[in-house]
Amino acid sequence: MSYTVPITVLTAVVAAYLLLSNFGKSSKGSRYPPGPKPRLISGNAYDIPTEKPWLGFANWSEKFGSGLIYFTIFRTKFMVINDHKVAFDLLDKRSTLYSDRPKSVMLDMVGWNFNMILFNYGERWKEHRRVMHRNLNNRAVREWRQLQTDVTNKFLKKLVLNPNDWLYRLEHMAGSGIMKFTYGYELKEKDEYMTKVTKAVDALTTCQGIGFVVDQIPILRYLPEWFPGTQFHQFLKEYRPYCEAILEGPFKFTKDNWVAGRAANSYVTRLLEEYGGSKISAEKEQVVKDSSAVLYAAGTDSTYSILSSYFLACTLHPEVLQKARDEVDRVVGTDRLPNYGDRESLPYVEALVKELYRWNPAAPLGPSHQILVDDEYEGYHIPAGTIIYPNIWAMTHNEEMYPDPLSFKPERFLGVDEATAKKMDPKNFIFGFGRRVCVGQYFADQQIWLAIACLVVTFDVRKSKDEHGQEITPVPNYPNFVGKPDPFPCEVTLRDSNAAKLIDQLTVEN
Ligand code: HEM
Repeated sequence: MSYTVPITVLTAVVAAYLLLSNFGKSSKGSRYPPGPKPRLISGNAYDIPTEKPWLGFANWSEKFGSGLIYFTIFRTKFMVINDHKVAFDLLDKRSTLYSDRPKSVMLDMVGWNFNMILFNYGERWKEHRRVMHRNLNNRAVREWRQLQTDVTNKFLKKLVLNPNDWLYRLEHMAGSGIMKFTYGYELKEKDEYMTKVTKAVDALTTCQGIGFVVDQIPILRYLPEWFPGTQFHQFLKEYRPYCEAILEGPFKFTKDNWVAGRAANSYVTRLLEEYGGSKISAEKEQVVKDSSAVLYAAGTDSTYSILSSYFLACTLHPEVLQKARDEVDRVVGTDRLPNYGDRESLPYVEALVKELYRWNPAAPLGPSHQILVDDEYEGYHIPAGTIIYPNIWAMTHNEEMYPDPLSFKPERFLGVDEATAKKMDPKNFIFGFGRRVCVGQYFADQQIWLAIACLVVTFDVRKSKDEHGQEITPVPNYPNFVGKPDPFPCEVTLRDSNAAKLIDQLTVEN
């Protein structure tokens, strides 16, 4: 069903609200960053690129000659940051000012209010962030290497059975690692939890995307269901159960097992114990439950977005797969699969992973930040409350840093001095900025590297052929806010009998 509000009702309500709320107060001569000229009431609502907005926003930088673009939608102020230096100057160096998130009444009402990604910058967010960081920081994730190796081994074994199912297998592997880490829960085939998260995430993207009028005028939440323009009630009824289910279900599973003394070591059991075991307070238990429920949704799609780009890159650039394979064969040999201890000895595989991060970043238009107080930057006034989108895609396609940015070239990261390599590393941008930088980045990077290093030496990926025997060259298309490519044809097969043997010898728990 459509949840858009009848346009006449919406326009009348919004216009009245804007007029009554002193729309367009003078900024007393302040100079905002450049951007498209706003209309009187709607601001730039009709100028916003609707498809792949990161591309349109990047073009605005050329048009207006600035890495920082300012615009409004009705009375809400926005900025897009297309330039990495501006992103570091503001979101990193001034991160105490720029680490808030915009509030959404709808997201709270639909049940996403446990999700720290959406929390305001304050004590509750800090506590959630602290507990996540303790278990997911650069050093802590080393402890989960065996878990990620098991998940990768299982993935390879399943892929042998049905190589054409590679997309689902990637999703299942990414999700399995996070569920085992978070809850000690073994994700089943087509586990209903996966569907529930998909629905809950649909709710999240819908709320952030179409912008329900109740977010502009929160008091409308009290209108009865029969009132025109209140389809949001229907939306809430449809989606709230999914958000509740992903919060409650797996936590109950782990807690019950923990109470019975048979829970596997996990993020949840560690926190329950840290917080006093059976004497844990209700408040602390809520922190454990809420913070754990975020991880699968935050980490699965983004991880397998990068992994699915690997299959696309191999289909389009067989020479890249060959070079990576030659390197692993030479360094590791053909008697075993690569492991984490090999990472530093495999510079081409490292460059391949970096290029995947850069080519199609998993979050092309990073989640928005919000500034808490007025600020000045290079002569521009940035008003308190401005919602800021880091355009990660624009940063990883900066022509100066990455010449010919649309091409897939792992070589761009090789043969450069240490300082340049550090500056160019796409991990500087693709995981976001400042205090809100991705808390799962090391876990994700560890999983992605191992999966790719193993895939390189075990499976061929090549173009499919049509009914006339002609190769089909897929055209990359990444339409969504989490950058998974549109489905594309390719042929995935086991490399050879040695690869079959190596995979067969791998051990998996069950
Ligand atoms: C390739 C994989 C991933 C990418 C590209 C990615 C990217 C991002 C980005 C861009 C942000 C927003 C940062 C900002 O606001 O500036 C973010 C936040 C976050 N990510 Fe990731 N992420 C990935 C994997 C993961 C994984 C595996 C987990 C959990 C296990 C995770 C958990 C989170 C959380 C909890 C936040 C919210 C941080 C906060 O608001 O304080 N992410 N991620």
